[in-house]
Amino acid sequence: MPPEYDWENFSNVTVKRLFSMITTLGTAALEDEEKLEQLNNLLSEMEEIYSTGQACEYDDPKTCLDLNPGLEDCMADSTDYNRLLFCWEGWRDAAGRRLGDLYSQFVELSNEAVRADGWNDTGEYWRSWYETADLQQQLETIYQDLQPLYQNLHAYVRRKLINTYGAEMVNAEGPIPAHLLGNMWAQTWGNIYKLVIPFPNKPSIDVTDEMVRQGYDARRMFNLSDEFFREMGQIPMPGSFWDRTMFVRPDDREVVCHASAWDFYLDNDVRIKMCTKVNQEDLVTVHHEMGHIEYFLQYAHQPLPFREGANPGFHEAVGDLLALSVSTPAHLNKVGLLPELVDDPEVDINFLMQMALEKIAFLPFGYLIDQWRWRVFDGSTTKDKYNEEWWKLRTQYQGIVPPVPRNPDKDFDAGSKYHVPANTPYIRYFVSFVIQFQFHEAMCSLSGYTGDLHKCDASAGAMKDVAGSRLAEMLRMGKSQPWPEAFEVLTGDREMSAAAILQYFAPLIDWLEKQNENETLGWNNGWTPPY
Ligand SMILES: C[C@H](NC(=O)O)C(=O)O
Ligand SMILES: [Zn+2]
Repeated sequence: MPPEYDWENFSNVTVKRLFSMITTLGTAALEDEEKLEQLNNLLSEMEEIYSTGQACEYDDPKTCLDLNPGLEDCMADSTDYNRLLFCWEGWRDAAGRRLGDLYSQFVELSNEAVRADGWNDTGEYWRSWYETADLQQQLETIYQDLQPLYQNLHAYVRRKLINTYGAEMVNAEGPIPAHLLGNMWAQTWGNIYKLVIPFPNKPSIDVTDEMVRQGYDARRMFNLSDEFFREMGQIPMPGSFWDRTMFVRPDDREVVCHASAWDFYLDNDVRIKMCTKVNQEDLVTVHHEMGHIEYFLQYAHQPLPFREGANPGFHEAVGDLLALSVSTPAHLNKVGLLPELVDDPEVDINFLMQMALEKIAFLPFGYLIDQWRWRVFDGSTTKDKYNEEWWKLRTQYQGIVPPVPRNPDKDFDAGSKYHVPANTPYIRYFVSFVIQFQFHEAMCSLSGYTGDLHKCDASAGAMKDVAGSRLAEMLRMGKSQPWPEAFEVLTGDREMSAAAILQYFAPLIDWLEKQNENETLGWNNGWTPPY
C-alpha cells in the first residue's frame, strides 16, 4: 500500500523526523494478534518469575530470602565465602534457571515482530535509536581507551581480596570469583570499599552511617535530591509526584523492586517506583531516577515522538550527572552529611577509589550485556550456547569467573540480571557512564569552576545558573534532533569521548599504577577457584 504521505521527500526536517518516528513501530509491527499476545505474556511471565524469586536454605521457608532486600544485602555485607556463594547460587537457581526456555521463545517472537517493521533483528532495531552508523565501532574504541584503568582497578582489588579470602580462593594472576565483589552481578563494587580502602585511618567519606544517625528516611532522601535539582535551576517535582511515587517496598503485595521512573504523558503525571534503603548507594539511585523524571518534565511540551532522550544514554546520564556534584565531600559536608571536610590528598584518593568502585568497575559490565544480547538476537549465539557465551564475555571483559561450575543445559545466568527478563536494553548505561563525565566537565566549566574535575560541585560555581540553564536547554530538546545537536548545546562537542572520565580519575590512575608495580595486569581466563 503506497504511503498516504510522501513524507520521505518532505522539505521540513522536523515534520519529516516526526513521520519517520511515527512510522517506526518496533515490536508493535507484529500483525498476528495471537503472537503479539504471546510475546507480551512471555514478558509478564518472566517479570513475575524475576520479582518473586527467592533463595531458601534446605527448603526451610523461614529462611527464604527475596532478592531485595535479603539477597542483595547478603552480597553487600557478608565477607563469608560460602555464605556469599549460597546467596549468589541461590538467586541464579531461583531466577535464571527458570527463565531460559521462556527467554529463547521471547527472542524468536521479538525478532519476528521487528522484522515485520523492516529490521533484521531486535538488536539492530535497538541500535537504530542512536542514529549512529558506526555505533559499535565507536563504543569499542571508547572501551579500549578505558580498559587500562579498569585493569589497574581490577589488579588492585584482586590483591585486596587475596588478603581477605586467601590466595587459594583468589589467584594473583587469575580472574576474580564473581561472588566476592559486593554485588549480585559484580557490576559495581562500592560495597567492598571497606575491604579495599587505600587509607583506612582517614576520616570516613561514606555517609550511610550519618544518614541513619540523622534519622533519614526515603522521603527525606527524595527531598534532598529535589532540592538539588531546584538549586541547579531545573523543574521541581510536581505535587502529584509526591502523592503517587512508591518510595519503599510495600508490605502488602509483591512488587518489582528494581528502581524505575515512569512518564504517564498526561498532566505532568510522573512517578518513581523504588524500594529505597537508607544508604549512600540508594541516595545516588534516587538522583538517578529523579534525573529521568526531570527529563520527562523538561521535554513534556514536545510532540509525543520527541518525548524521549536524545539517545537512551542521555536519559540514564541526567541523574548521575547531578549526583557527581552531590557526591563530592564538599557538597555532602554542605548538606550536613559529612561532619568534617579535610583537604588531604589521601582522602582524595579514598574518595576517588569509592567513585571508581561505582563508575570504573561498571564499564565492562555495562558494555558486555548487549554484546551478548545482540548476538542472541542476530542468531550467532544459539540457545545451547547462551550460558557459555555469557561467561566467556564476563571473563573476557570483567575478569571474573563463576565460583561454582555452570550447567550449560540448566543455568541461564543472564536471566538473573533484571534487564534481560525485563527486556530493557543495556548499552545505554555504558554510554551514560561515559557521557555523564563529559556533561559534568561542561557543567563545571560553565559554572565557573576551575579546580580538579573530581572535586567539582557545579552548584557551588558562581555561574551555576548558566550551567543549569544550558542543561535545561539540552533536556528540553528531547529527541527533536539527532543527539549530537543536543550534545553540542551543553558540551560544545559532538562526539562521545573517554577523555573526561579519564581526566576525572587521573589522580587515582597514577596512584594505582604505583600500587600495581608488582602486579599482573589482566588475568588468564583459564583459572577457576577450588569448587
Ligand atoms: C545500571 C543499571 N541502572 C538502572 O537499571 O537504573 C542497573 O541497575 O543495572
Ligand atoms: Zn535509569
